[in-house]
Amino acid sequence: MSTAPGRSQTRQQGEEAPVSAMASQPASLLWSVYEHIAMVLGLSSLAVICLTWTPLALALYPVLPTPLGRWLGRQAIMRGFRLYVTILRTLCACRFDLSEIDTLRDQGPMVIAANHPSLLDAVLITSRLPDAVCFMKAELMDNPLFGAGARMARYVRNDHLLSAVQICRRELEQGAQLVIFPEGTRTVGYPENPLNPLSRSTALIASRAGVPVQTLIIEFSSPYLGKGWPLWRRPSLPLTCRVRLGKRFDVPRDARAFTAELDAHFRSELDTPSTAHATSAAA
Ligand SMILES: CCCCCCCCCCCCCCCC(=O)OC[C@@H](O)COP(=O)(O)O
Repeated sequence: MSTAPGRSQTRQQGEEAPVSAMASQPASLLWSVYEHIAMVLGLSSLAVICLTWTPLALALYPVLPTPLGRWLGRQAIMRGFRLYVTILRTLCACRFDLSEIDTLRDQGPMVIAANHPSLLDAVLITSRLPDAVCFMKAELMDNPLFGAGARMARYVRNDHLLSAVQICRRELEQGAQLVIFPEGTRTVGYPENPLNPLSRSTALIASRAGVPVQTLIIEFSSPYLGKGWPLWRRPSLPLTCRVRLGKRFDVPRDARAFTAELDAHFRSELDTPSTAHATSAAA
């Protein structure tokens, strides 16, 4: 494997494939220019979509009755993020296999627990589910791009666990599907490290609401927008991601035992990479 001058032989954790690997992709310089353009296009289209909805959400939130506001807020996020995913697919050489998420749509209230390799995770999942409520980082709720839309959709902040458990229970009782990332933050060192330690919030919420936990296994071909990935750093394209159904656990009885089982399940699934991962290894 020949490498460009100044690039080390071994690939550091999270580092992109050496320039030479891109030689297999269409003319490498043109391709890396395209990767930059695609990145700017992708991030700016997300910003435009969120900034278009934010003033509307700010205006509607205080006036609409809660059930209508909640429904509209979640529809807007599903459709807004679906548009974003379509832009990534058509203009930014991204390949997403999200078809298995669709099978959950009419299956009623449940906790949907996924591993968290990238900032794109919640966007991909909520782009397929009409009644999804995210258990989200409080800081993100205070972010001008996301805050108004998240409040309108009655997303739940993660900074007060006791009240959050009650709010999640109420949303689940009304038929919602709660999306949660048991790692609490993006996976450090993905893909070499497949999973961070898990918090017990998933077990607490599911047991209190009396609902099952459906796991989702998310795999990316590169750690794009992963932990520590600079926002303006170009991705290695094509970017492939597959989200597949993992095990569905019954209502947790013991938070500690359940969390250990959940951890073991994610690790066994992530240690047997599916195609999405395989393609990157071959590249
Ligand atoms: C119509 C368009 C949509 C309008 C905007 C709606 C905003 C919805 C916000 C959805 C974000 C849900 C995120 C849930 C999970 C979460 O909170 O993840 C945090 C991590 O990722 C980042 O944390 P970290 O890795 O610790 O930096």
